[in-house]
Amino acid sequence: MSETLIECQGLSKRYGSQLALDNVSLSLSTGEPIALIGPNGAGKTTLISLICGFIGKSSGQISVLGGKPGAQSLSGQLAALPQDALLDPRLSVGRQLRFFARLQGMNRREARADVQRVLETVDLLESINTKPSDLSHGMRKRIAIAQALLGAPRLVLLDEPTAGIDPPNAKLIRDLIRQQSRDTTFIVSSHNLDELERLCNSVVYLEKGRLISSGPLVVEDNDQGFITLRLATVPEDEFLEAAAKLPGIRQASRSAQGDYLIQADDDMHGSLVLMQLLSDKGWRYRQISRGKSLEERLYGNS
Ligand SMILES: Nc1ncnc2c1ncn2[C@@H]1O[C@H](COP(=O)(O)OP(=O)(O)OP(=O)(O)O)[C@@H](O)[C@H]1O
Repeated sequence: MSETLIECQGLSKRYGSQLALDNVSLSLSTGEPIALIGPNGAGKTTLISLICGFIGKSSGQISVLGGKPGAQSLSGQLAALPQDALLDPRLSVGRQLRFFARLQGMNRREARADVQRVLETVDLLESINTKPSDLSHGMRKRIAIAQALLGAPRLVLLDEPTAGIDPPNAKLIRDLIRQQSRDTTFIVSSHNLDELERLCNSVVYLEKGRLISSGPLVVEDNDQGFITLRLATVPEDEFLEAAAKLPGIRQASRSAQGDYLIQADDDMHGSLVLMQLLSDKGWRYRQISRGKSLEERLYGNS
């Protein structure tokens, strides 16, 4: 059963004259991963730091799992992977993780077992005696995620978990988040909207410190009738002309993100006639989905 994870009322944070979070009120529940998005400087890292209790608020209210951020009662329940997680390059992975496990109050035996568990989870048990300086960037990131999973926290905040990571490692990290989501709620901040759309069920969108929207990431009512299509190399003009002539298709246009956005009387019927057109013409598609993409909803102008 889901329960309240984070509750903010009129939350603001100022750094000197800079208002980094401006009167944010939101309520998030435990469950599927939550996407935290917004342009550079929107206040994402500030919100994460406030949730973790790394910094104090300027005004308003915030509670995390029913407690005050940073409270002793939250110890072991919440973990964060900062944007630039740092591991000591000179100490072996196992030693560092055992140290963090001991800090959480585990005894030697528990720490050893838990380090083994989290390293198995991120598929890097073979690196237990390796120094971080001998690991790749992607592997170090996975070790940092292993660190965040120590003690099985109920909430894990991941700031840009796949930034600068190659596609196979990024996929491993996404799979890991999915697998762990049964027991842990993840809040994932990223600039990769495609990735967040595949991973998360709800989204918190900040802009210039203000909360613009917060809610489920499902097809919204005003998205009905829209189809998003990603094609392989197909002549753009020819496709747009042919699509606009199809029965039940009202409009076809190229979105700012390079996909096609098609408006149909009915999205099920519209998808079928589009698939038929692609098949008749021998045009290949990469992806077809109902509704607008997250990117189009946030930044598109249709
Ligand atoms: N320690 C600080 N001192 C002064 N200003 C800060 C500090 N940290 C953040 N800011 C400012 O607060 C605002 C929000 O920054 P924050 O790092 O929370 O944004 P962000 O959404 O995480 O951005 P990015 O996507 O670039 O990581 C920005 O204008 C930033 O310059």
